Amino acid sequence: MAQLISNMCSIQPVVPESYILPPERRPGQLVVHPCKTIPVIDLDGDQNELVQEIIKASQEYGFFQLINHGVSEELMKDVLVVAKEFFDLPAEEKQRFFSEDPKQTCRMKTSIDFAREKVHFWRDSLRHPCHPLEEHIQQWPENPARYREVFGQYSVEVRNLSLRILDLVCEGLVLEPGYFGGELSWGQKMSVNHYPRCPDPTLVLGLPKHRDAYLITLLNQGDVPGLQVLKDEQWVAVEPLPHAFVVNINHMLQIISNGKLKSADHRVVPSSNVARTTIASFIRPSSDVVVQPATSLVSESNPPLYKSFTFGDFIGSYMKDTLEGIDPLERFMIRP
Ligand SMILES: O=C(O)CCC(=O)C(=O)O
Ligand SMILES: [Fe+2]
Repeated sequence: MAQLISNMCSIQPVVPESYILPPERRPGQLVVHPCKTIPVIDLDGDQNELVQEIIKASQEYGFFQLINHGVSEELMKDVLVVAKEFFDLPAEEKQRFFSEDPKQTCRMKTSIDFAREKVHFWRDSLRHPCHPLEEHIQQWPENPARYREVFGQYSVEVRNLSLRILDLVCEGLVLEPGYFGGELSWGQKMSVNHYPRCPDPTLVLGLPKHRDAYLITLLNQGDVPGLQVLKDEQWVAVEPLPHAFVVNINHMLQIISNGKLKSADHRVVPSSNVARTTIASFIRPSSDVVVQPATSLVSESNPPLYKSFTFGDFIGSYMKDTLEGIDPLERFMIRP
């Protein structure tokens, strides 16, 4: 069985061989500066500007930070405290969530695809669906005792906020109101990520370069840096801002917008002196829904860049392609 990196590294003072990336994929000694230009959008700011600010950020960066978003500072902190308490539990307690059983939807995982990948990544994660809450909450951890209560409230608030942002995106793309409702935003998934302290962060990655598969991600990254975004072929750091969500455009939003909005490559570099815990919430389509460029956004002069396909088809090849360094959108592109 895969051993959790969070338990292993307390007894392992050096990076195990199976986590060391080949030299060309290592972060190395590269100094990555915080990016001062990733837009910071105030959801409570001038409402006339808001839609255009979100569209511009989604076109130019595929990433932005959101402040004054209505989720309380207390809840954002609390959910990270509970997440840390979970990862601090003894290995046996966490390992109950290791499972290949499809009926068990709340699962622990170490790295990405431990059994198949060539090199492992410096991350443990607990992943579970969250919407509708009553269908999933019974599978979530009972230890820490506040897990279900705090993550339950957080999931609902973050889903509502995500849908609000999608409505603003819908308005900005001039799509029919409610375009992203229904099957396109059918589900919500949470990935509770833990990147333990690493004896040598120049050799490993917490997460390799990837783009998120779904519609939109809202990340609560706490106050420990580590997230980097590829902008104009340079890695730039996404600075932790107090009480902000990091929002990023996913593959499906890039396709529906016919390439107008961009999903951006990102990765995570662990730290040598502090563990990093983050919580990513993804809004996802149902497996059967057909995804394609919105018909109102394509024309003779602006032909569709992507085929139409079911989300289930996409997600089936996404992980394999990402791990092999192939762009997962490639097989769904229409070549002129
Ligand atoms: O932990 C982070 O900073 C990013 C996590 C992430 O990119 C993901 O879960 O897809
Ligand atoms: Fe991601």
